[in-house]
Amino acid sequence: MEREEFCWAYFQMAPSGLIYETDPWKDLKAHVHDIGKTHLRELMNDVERCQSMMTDFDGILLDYSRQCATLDTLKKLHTLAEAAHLKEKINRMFNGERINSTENRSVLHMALRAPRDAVINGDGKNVVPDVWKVLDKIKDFSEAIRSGAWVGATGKALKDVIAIGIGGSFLGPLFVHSALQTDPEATEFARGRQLRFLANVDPIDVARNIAGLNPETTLVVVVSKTFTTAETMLNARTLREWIAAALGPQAVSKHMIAVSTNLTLVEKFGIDPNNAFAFWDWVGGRYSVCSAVGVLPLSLQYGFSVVEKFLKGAWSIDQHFRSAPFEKNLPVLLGLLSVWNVSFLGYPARAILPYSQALEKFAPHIQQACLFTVFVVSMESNGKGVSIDGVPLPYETGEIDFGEPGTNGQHSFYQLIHQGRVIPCDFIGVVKSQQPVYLKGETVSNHDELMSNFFAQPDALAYGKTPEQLLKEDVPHHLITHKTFSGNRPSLSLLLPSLNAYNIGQLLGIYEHRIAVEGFVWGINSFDQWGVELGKSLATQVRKQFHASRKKGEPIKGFNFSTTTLLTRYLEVWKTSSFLTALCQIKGLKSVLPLCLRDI
Ligand SMILES: O=P(O)(O)OC[C@H]1O[C@H](O)[C@H](O)[C@@H](O)[C@@H]1O
Repeated sequence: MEREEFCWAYFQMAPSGLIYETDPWKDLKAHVHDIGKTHLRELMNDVERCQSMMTDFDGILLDYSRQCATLDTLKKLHTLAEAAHLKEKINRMFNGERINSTENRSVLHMALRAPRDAVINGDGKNVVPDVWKVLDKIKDFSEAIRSGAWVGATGKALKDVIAIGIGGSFLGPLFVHSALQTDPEATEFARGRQLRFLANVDPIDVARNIAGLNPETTLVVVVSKTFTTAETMLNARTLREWIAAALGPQAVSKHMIAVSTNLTLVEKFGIDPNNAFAFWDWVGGRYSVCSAVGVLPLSLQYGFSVVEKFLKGAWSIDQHFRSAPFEKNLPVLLGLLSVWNVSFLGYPARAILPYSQALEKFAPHIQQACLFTVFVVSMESNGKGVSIDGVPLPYETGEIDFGEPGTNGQHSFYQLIHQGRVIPCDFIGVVKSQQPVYLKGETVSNHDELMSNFFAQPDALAYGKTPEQLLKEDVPHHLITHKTFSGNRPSLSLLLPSLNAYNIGQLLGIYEHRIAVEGFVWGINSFDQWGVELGKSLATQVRKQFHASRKKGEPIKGFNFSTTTLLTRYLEVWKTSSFLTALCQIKGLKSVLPLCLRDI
């Protein structure tokens, strides 16, 4: 059944209770027409409006004056927030109620960064002491590894870490790691150490991760909330084999540790339970970077003191989100504007454009799309087709998130943003570079050069360039339409004072809560992810077929014509490559690709 038919059939049966039936929603729908009559060029001339569309928290400046919105729009959005019971929903989240109703879980990732003396209840129990028990354990353990008090099986210090995990057990820690990599304080603490991430089940990712590493000096951290994720577990078995083959099976306990909510499976895998770091089912995978998922690998690399600052930054936003009035509340404003752009103006995508190479993995974390097709924080949270009560939605939720650091993106997809489709953009800039360079004889510093673009792009999008302007510049007639920029393209700018561990934590908190705000207004459950299950179960069927065909020569059965044809081709080619592999082994290539060849 088509989605529209499904919705129609449903609404014949019962009133939906959805936000779109409320007056504030209808009011905003009607208001779209008024906004259509204005252009950002005019809106930007209204200084009072622009002043009201800026807000500051803890050194972070949010300027949303380049949204296609007036002060009236904002008022209407705040009324919508009331109709959606946004305040109550935020309170319910902080109070530890089981707002993730389809999984019967609380949503308390804020407790992961709470100070020791905070009280945050989940099921009537303060969860903060448990959080700090694990944090203290991470602190001790990471210090033991970093100081060389804990050594590997052959007595050598463990200076390299491979963190195995996927989705939420990978992208958050990767984002923070890449943001800290060039922070002067963090760099100092990371001297002589390496942190790598193994996520994809593609054996190429294994080969890349172990390249140049010695098992004797490597610690492997298996990160998996469930400890059942197929990719992670196969990669964990592969690296267990890598360690055992080099150092003997008894070395595994010295070289492998784990982060999980499922400590029974950790032990079954052969990891010493004393070397397992727990977290809890009230932490969603994509919201888990502040748990041992991120804190352990990052503390091993940068030391606990640096990671603690990151946690403090995220906590500062938690406090702000919970207590600041909505008119000055960064995540609330960002969330409401996203709802405006998606549900009313009809812009389905959002570009996240940090003008800092250190934030290169920020967009992938928020979209969680980079190498894989799972878009975790935003797209896994808000890409839903039904309300939290299971009512089919007659409106779209979630955004198609993507992004690249500026200025790189300017030389690739910005063309489409300027003259093609309208894509609301988040420009993220930093006042003070992590790595300032000012060359003698240059007009500006390298960071100023970068930031000139950060300040210019939002205006280019908002104002555009008219045919009249082009004619005045003597542009040939046949190029006028090509060189015209319609403008009126919304963006917002977030300016951070610097990019240290604390600010990185703040940035994370802002985006995490913004996504929750959107979900709360749309009336969906942003904390479950049933949509990832179907593909996984179909892959199980394919895996079984591979086993049956390869080991027992069984024919392909149970698939449609298309998949059968593809599988047939794949299995035929595989037979040939097995032969080539054998040839390589004879010729001594085994030493180059030891794992891949053994596995084949
Ligand atoms: O941490 P794990 O249990 O291994 O799960 C890893 C990932 O698996 C799935 O793809 C989920 O949709 C993600 O939210 C999760 O982060």
